Amino acid sequence: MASPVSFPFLPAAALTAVLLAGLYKFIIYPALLSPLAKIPAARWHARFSPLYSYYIRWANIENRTVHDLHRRYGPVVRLGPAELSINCYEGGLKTIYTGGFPKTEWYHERFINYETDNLFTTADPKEHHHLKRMVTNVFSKSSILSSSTLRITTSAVIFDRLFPILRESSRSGKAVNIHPLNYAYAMDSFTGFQLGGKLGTNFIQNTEEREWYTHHFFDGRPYLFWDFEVPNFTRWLQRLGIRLVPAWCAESQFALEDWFVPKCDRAAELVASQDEKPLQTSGDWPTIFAALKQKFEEFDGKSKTPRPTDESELYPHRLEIASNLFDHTVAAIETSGNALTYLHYELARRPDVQSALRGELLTLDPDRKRELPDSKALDALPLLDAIVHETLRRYTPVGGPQPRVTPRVCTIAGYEGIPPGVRVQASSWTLHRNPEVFPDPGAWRPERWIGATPDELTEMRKWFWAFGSGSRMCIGSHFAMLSIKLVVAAVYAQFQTSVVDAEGMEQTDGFSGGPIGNKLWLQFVEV
Ligand code: HEM
Repeated sequence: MASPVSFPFLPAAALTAVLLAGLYKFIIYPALLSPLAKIPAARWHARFSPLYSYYIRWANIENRTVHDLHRRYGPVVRLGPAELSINCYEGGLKTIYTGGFPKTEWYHERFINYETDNLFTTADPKEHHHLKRMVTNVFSKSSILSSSTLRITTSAVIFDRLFPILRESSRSGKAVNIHPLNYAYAMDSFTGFQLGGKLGTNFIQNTEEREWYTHHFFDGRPYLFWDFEVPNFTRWLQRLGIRLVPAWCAESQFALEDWFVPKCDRAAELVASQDEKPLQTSGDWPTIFAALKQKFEEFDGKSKTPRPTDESELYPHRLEIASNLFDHTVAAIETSGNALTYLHYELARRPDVQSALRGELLTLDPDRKRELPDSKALDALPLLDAIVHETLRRYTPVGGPQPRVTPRVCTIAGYEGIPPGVRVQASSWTLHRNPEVFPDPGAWRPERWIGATPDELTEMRKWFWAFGSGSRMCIGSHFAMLSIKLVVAAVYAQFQTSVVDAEGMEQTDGFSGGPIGNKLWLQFVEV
């Protein structure tokens, strides 16, 4: 019988081959041979390890750090083995965002509601296009500027709810913490338009509900990194019994979802039971809800495949509508709220700009005590427009990176052969601090938008990125601009402001950012 042949060296050879392959794939290729290897790296180890980019996100220093990196290394920086940050228009913003590169999974992880995707979270370009077509019209500039519901509800929010508080400050000489009121205004004015005056929130007067909401909305922020940047790792640890994120974070999200969906259900009843005209006249027409519901119905009507009926649904697409509408409120409250706080902060320190603005507002000549100016005329005021633009530039509410993924081999900022699957991102935090476009970028100077030459203005508009750009640009930008302008016009036509306590106005890092002190105390004096 032949004795079995043994190859004692085989396991060692296999192990060596695996190690060499691993060395090549995970170190040599990404660090030296990949098309990304020529791009300046944030740290030497960022060429083959994602730990550096995780670290700056975990430590909440990403916006500032990436800004410093661009100042040091130029328009493109490698943050990880397959991750680039860009800070240029040609080959950067234009290629990635105007070019429609898809969003990363991060949006789905962080902004999904009711376990149902919405306009913000949908990555698939076709699905996104379909959803966007449903709301483009209702959020267009002409619809926003001519909406009677918007005027009626915003007018009630400003004159009936906010003004009594400001008048009391003027009468008593007591300061007002305007920051939570700005969140409240942003929410009330948006939900008034979205769901109509009757169903919209009243956070300005109902402090208990407002505080309940902000507690559930903000208190989980310190844990965002684990759930949304490293979700698989976090879930894996949880299966082993190690919880990095307390259970109440998920419960807060569910509580907010449960709070919101009955509002949609009531809007559905209203739309089904009453004519549009009288509700439009009273300001109670749920404008966004009705538009989205109607579009879903129209598309269902045209679809060749009948939609499966779900008995548990009170009306078709209930959770898709709720997911989108709830996401709109999330998008509205913090962004516009923070922008308003910084705008008040700067105006309160600049009496000269305040009086110039008041002079401009008086040219509109409405009955300033009870009536909002005409939206189109207001929108055309140059100083007011400059003040809002400069605030959104200097204190960009969404300053964090907007990650996308390369869909094919492409050229980024002059670097050719960038393969598909690379995370590429830009951030308004850095774009808005380009000194060649915005000289002395740290200064709040509305004049820069008025005194600029046409060429300078074109360049500034190219780099102004508060609402993003391309097909995933903010759908609510026209609403946000008008809503901010309406309240600023009403307030500064009637009140003078000065700072009482502005400690901690520095902006927090992260995707969206407000004052670290979470407050701004102002004195209001009626003029
Ligand atoms: C000053 C106020 C606002 C600012 C600065 C702002 C900023 C932005 C930015 C930068 C994006 C792009 C984000 C990304 O791609 O990562 C965005 C998207 C979006 N915003 Fe806003 N936003 C504001 C107000 C609003 C309002 C009032 C709404 C209400 C409808 C809204 C709804 C959305 C939606 C749905 C998207 C996703 C669009 C898409 O992916 O197609 N935003 N916003």
